[in-house]
Amino acid sequence: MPVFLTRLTFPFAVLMIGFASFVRAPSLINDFSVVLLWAPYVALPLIAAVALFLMHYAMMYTAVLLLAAYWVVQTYLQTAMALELTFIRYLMLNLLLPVLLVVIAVFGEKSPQTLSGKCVLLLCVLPMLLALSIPLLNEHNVVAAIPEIFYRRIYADSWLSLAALSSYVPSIAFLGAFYWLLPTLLRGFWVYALLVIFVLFLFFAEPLISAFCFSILSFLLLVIMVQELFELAYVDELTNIPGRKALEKQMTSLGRHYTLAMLDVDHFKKFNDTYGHDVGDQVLKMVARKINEVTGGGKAFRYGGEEFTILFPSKDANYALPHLELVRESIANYTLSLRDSDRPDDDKQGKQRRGAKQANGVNVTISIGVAEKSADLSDSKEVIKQADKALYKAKEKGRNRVVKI
Ligand SMILES: Nc1nc2c(ncn2[C@@H]2O[C@H](COP(=O)(O)OP(=O)(O)OP(=O)(O)O)[C@@H](O)[C@H]2O)c(=O)[nH]1
Repeated sequence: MPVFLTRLTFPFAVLMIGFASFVRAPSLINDFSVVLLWAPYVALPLIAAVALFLMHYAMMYTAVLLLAAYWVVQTYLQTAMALELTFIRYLMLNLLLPVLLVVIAVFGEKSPQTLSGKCVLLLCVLPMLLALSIPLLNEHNVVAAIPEIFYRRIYADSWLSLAALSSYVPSIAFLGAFYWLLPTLLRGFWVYALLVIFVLFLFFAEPLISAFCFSILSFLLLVIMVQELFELAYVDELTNIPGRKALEKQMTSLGRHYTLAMLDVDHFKKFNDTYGHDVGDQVLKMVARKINEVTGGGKAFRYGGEEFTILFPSKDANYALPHLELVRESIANYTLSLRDSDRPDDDKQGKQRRGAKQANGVNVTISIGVAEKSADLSDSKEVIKQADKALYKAKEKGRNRVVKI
């Protein structure tokens, strides 16, 4: 299944379970009403603070915007919608929230210390500022000047204005395309957040629906933050497989029997010197992908630089050898196609030339050293040392081979 779909599976399941319980078990929702009402006020500032600390500004702005919107909903929109000022605030939120999520998606990576970051932050609290100042605007007849089209509803039982669709539809399409281009968890969240907010305002008369929807969104954002924290700590940024810290952590929890293989790309320095660091990075990504496909229950890690590790928990070296051979072969037989190295920076010209000339291909090989944990090796550091020794032998014997110590 494509990544852009698998990444949405968990949040989709949470939303479906949430909505099913809202529709099917309203008494359950009632029992938890206090928790639901307060959860966004607790979770969203916490997420904003941790995201600021992690310099994940887009997540911080998202949490601030949701918090501001929730405050407006709880402070001003719990009275009859027929009251004009209530309706104006409701309309204002519907028009603003989709656009503001798009602003965060586009400019959200800017630090709040920069001018554009300050502007984004100001825009995130704009719903609050406008909600507070609407009585003042009303005195100056601004509210009376709102065209009649904004009062036209989607259907009789809903207060959602038809005009609000002009904000929701393009914003959802934009955020969907943004996610499809690069499916990160936060980008997926923005799409879900808009859909949930749309449903919330469509069925706004349902009791507790706003507390429920904002609690679900806060929960999802919290899960995404935890996942991103995990990736930051344990996943190697270039290759997207677990890094050395994850290996060290894993090795502390292993039993007495396991096999460890150290893998190293052959002549990688020469490769880098010939093709450049960027092509070297492409090769490391390809090697990591192939290593990650290891069979036999092996777990792949990037040890550092051009060195990788595969761990076979509870397995001896003889069991691991054929699986490692398969990895070695799959890398040796793979031709990585390169973009023309003298390709101009300009993309249009580049495309024209690519049509005229075939892309180049490169091949690399890897050497593998294998060691298994035995009674005479006291700890994991010793096993790594042994695997390193075996790797050295594999290099000495001519590379592109697996050697067991
Ligand atoms: N492109 C790229 N190069 C890296 C990265 N990390 C380490 N390297 C390069 O990997 C090369 C490692 O070279 P060496 O350790 O000398 O070994 P080698 O050339 O692979 O030779 P053998 O191991 O003896 O086959 C160095 O040129 C490093 O700059 C990285 O993240 N990206």
